[in-house]
Amino acid sequence: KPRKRPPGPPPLPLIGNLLQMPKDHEWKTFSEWARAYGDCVYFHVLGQPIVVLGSLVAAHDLLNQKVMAGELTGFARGLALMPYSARFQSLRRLIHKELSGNMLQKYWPLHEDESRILIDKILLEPDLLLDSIRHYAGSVILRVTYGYQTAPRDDKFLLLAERVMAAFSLASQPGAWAVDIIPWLRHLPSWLPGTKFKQTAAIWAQLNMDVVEGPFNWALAHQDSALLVRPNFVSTVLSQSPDVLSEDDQDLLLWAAASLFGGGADTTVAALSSFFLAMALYPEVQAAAQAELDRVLSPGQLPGLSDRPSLPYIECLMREVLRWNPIGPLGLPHLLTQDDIYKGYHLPAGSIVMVNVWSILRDPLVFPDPLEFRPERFMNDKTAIETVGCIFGFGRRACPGVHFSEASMFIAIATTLSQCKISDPVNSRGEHIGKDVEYQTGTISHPEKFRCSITPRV
Ligand code: HEM
Repeated sequence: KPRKRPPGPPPLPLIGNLLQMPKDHEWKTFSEWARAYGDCVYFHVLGQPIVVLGSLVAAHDLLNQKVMAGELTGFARGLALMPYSARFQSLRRLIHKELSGNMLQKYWPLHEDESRILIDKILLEPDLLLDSIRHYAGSVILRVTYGYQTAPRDDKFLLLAERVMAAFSLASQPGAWAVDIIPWLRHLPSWLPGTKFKQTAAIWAQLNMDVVEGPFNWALAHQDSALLVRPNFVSTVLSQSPDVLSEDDQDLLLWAAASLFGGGADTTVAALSSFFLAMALYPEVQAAAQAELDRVLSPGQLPGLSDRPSLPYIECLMREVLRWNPIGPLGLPHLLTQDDIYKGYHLPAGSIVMVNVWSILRDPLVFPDPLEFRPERFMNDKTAIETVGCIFGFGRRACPGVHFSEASMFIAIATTLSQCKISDPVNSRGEHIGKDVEYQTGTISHPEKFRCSITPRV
């Protein structure tokens, strides 16, 4: 019997759907295709099968492994883009042990401390908001991972990490598939269109080892000093391991640390940028959150993570930040390792599988008026709460940093709202931003550049 593929846009001979592939914000085109063809859309680009899942149920059912950006950029030794294997399991175990359950609490003082540094910086130089957020996200992850305290400005490891993250975001875009699928594209001259990805890969390869080894070597060099008494991932693993780590173990630890670093920095920046923009656009939400803080905290008191259970509105607000602008609109691509049948359709092994998280989080049946920023929608709504969890991925590959990351975002949001008033958002041309907010394309989607007024609360 011929095998039936899921429905999708009609392909041309040989090149398949190459010409229909969107150049940017591909989640919007994929949503249109889902409307036309259903929640499991199939197409191919030059023979590479691609499946986009448009519903939570389909996503839970099908996901297995991810690939691609790893192969292209040399990121494959880090966890996020590594195929499932024994090494993957060891890495994941190392990270999970440190970032889950009771272990998380030991980082609370660090989160609180860094969020206070964040608001001091923001209030001092509100025009440098984005820089301060980047500094916050990078500092938290460098401290947690390596015990490294960043310099207030132009920190060498932060600068390096930012360049790598920018290269990664570009290199893992769908356009980059072209290079994976047609390897000879790598040899084209750089002035030809489509080859920027080749360059991105080259930039990444150059930066790769610096960013992976730089902070790690720093941590190793300081392991006998006070560093070991401060909580951080590298020192915990070192203190539990035999005196001398084998080369393999050391490599594992190095990449576990680098994976945390990679996973944690840019995602937090995108989420917190969305938070500031939302607060500037929705003063009534900001006021409601501040009223809750004022009720729970004594005058002059800064919030701590132990206050989290008493601040349900802020909790909903944080979830709404993750929903309103899904910072990973298509999650990370996965690879189907064996043939599968779904709803009677055949999905061939080797298919790239993506989930349209963006459209799931705008489903009006779960989130009425999805374009509006409305934290109340999460109040006592189990379905909404479960659905927004898809922003952290699925199954055995789901984000191991989820609880850590929520603590970091929560305290940054609560501390900011307790101290600052945020208003008057303008774009990079100085024009007032309405509610039709624009977002950048890429694996991690940031709001377009904006500024806003940030003043101390009186
Ligand atoms: C708002 C913040 C964050 C979001 C939305 C997010 C989302 C994600 C997503 C969608 C994945 C891929 C899951 C999949 O393939 O299905 C992932 C993987 C990962 N994340 Fe996060 N993440 C965030 C913060 C963090 C933080 C703070 C850390 C580290 C402390 C982290 C560490 C990782 C790692 C190591 C992986 C790779 C896991 C694997 O492939 O097994 N993430 N994250």
